[in-house]
Amino acid sequence: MSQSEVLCLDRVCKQFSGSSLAAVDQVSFELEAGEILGLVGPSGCGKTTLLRMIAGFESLQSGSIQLAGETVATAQRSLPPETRSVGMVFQDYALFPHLTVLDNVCFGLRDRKGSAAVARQALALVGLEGLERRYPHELSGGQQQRVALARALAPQPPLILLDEPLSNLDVQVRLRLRQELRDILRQAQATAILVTHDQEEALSICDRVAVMRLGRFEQIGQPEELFQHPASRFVAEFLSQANFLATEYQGDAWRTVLGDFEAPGGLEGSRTGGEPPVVMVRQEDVLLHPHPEGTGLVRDRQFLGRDYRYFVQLPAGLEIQVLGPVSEAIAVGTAVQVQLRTGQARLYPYDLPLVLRGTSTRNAAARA
Ligand SMILES: Nc1ncnc2c1ncn2[C@@H]1O[C@H](COP(=O)(O)OP(=O)(O)OP(=O)(O)O)[C@@H](O)[C@H]1O
Repeated sequence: MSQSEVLCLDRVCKQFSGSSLAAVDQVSFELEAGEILGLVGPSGCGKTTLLRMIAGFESLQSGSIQLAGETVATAQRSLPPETRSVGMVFQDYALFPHLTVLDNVCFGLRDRKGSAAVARQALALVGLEGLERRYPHELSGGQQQRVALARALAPQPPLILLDEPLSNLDVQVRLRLRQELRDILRQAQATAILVTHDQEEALSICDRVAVMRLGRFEQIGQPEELFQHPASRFVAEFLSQANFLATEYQGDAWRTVLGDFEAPGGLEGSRTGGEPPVVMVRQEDVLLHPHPEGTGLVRDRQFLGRDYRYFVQLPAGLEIQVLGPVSEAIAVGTAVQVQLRTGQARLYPYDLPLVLRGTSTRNAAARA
């Protein structure tokens, strides 16, 4: 563990009794001081279990956890949560209803000298000056979550664990608090792990994001890296809700309902493997052109504020989702030609970038 590392997990495993699958399976990663790691993945993939193991609420079957240079958990030995100096923020805030805001924050400081002054500082950091004497029921959801954050930050623990901290808030408060949360953690120079079911939240406020699947880390990396180079179809699908097109290898190109693609640098080695490859096309990389002879049909559309999400039926029963600007609205029932922006498709499971053959794919769907 290097000096700047706050947390180090080495092949950590957890299998609950009575379960045939590991809830957390061989997870290893390190966290540098000041880093915010996002943990995302489908329900049941092991996010909360992993967080609880780091906090000390769950035991390990194998592997080890080091926190601030000290081994806090192995299969044989585990330090109790109260000795681990980890701050926790939960989805339901978990404030004491009979204590004032100030006393809630002081609680985490456990009679430390000058605790009221430290608590006031933490409350100022989260923008709650003046509300110290209120009780939790006299605060909005967003304010209560800030109190919970102040309580976790006040003792300045080496690590803060946040389990879905914004998910109980309505969408507007959540969006505002999302950026505030990042600012507050940065200002406090906190090292944090944020569990969220909201991919956008993780990508927008975390320095690195880990995508979990069946107890394992499918990929961990910077948000841009994950989005631009998802290591698997699962990661691509989970983070960007992209379209996946079936392929047929013909001659020297991958044929799809939206056109023929080739992999720059050649296709050698990419044609083997069990699973038939699919081409990933993002919703924002498809253009729709209303045209009476278009082979696509707009079946439905969702209003998303700045964009519409179109559900476009293509020949051969395929339906794709496409994002288009509200300023160029296309009515449901319109026939459309479908065109891809060039250079944006990828082939999975090989994670190869693809280029589109020819100059236009407008009529490519007609072939199918
Ligand atoms: N105390 C427990 N006893 C037995 N199985 C458990 C226990 N806690 C969790 N599990 C199982 O472990 C797996 C991982 O659960 P976990 O709560 O960590 O997932 P999660 O990714 O946090 O899910 P969600 O997003 O729904 O909160 C699941 O299959 C779950 O049913």
